[in-house]
Amino acid sequence: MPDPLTVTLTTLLVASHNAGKIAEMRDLCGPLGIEVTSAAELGLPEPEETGDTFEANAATKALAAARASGLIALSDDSGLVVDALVGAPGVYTADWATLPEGGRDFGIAMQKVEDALKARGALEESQRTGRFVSVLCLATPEGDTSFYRGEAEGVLVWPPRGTLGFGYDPVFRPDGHTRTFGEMPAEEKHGWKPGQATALSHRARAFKLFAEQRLGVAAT
Ligand SMILES: O=P(O)(O)OP(=O)(O)OP(=O)(O)OC[C@H]1O[C@@H](n2cnc3c(O)ncnc32)[C@H](O)[C@@H]1O
Ligand SMILES: [Mg+2]
Repeated sequence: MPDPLTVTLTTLLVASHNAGKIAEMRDLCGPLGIEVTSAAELGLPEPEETGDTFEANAATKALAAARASGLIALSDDSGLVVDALVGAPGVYTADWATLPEGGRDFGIAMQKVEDALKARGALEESQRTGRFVSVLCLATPEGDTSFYRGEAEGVLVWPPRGTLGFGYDPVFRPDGHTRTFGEMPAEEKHGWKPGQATALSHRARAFKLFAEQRLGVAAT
């Protein structure tokens, strides 16, 4: 009998309006033979993210998309957690980029993080540690939810380096690497496929857990 927790998916609805995230999910789903569509592509509304945890906001987004579409949906709530800033910007990472007139500017957002670090005198690498966090939530239209969390440890660098990736990638250098996420090709930042024992990015690590715990992919 198949594991009752295992779902078979040919198409996955990614409950996101962020083109960078959706592209990464599409890359992660490709080797599993799963097609990706997204809340953005289906024109689903963007729910308000009022929670104070990644899990709460991930649940809000996945449940809204699953209920609106009648499909199983996978959301990602993510952010940058900086130790010297006592966890900020955290769940408010997207808000730090939001402009008063609407839209987002990540150049300004990265500068705000840098200004906050400088204001606390955090100039040495050892004072500039943090992590990217990604919490994925799988939700059914009936309201069932399950969560998968991935984290990538690193340091905040200045000035920003690289034009690849999205969001705060140019200021985040993962531990054990000399380049920032913004300088890494897609495959290196978030690549993962079944049988691969490790993944680098927070999203790829969370996706690995999701694939192994819910899609019946053998754990490595
Ligand atoms: O809510 P959805 O529609 O999925 O898209 P969003 O961009 O609003 O996503 P979040 O609410 O989860 O906010 C996450 C923030 O963290 C940033 N972020 C998350 N993952 C990142 C990554 O891999 N690289 C760079 N920035 C990232 C991202 O740019 C957002 O500003
Ligand atoms: Mg959001």
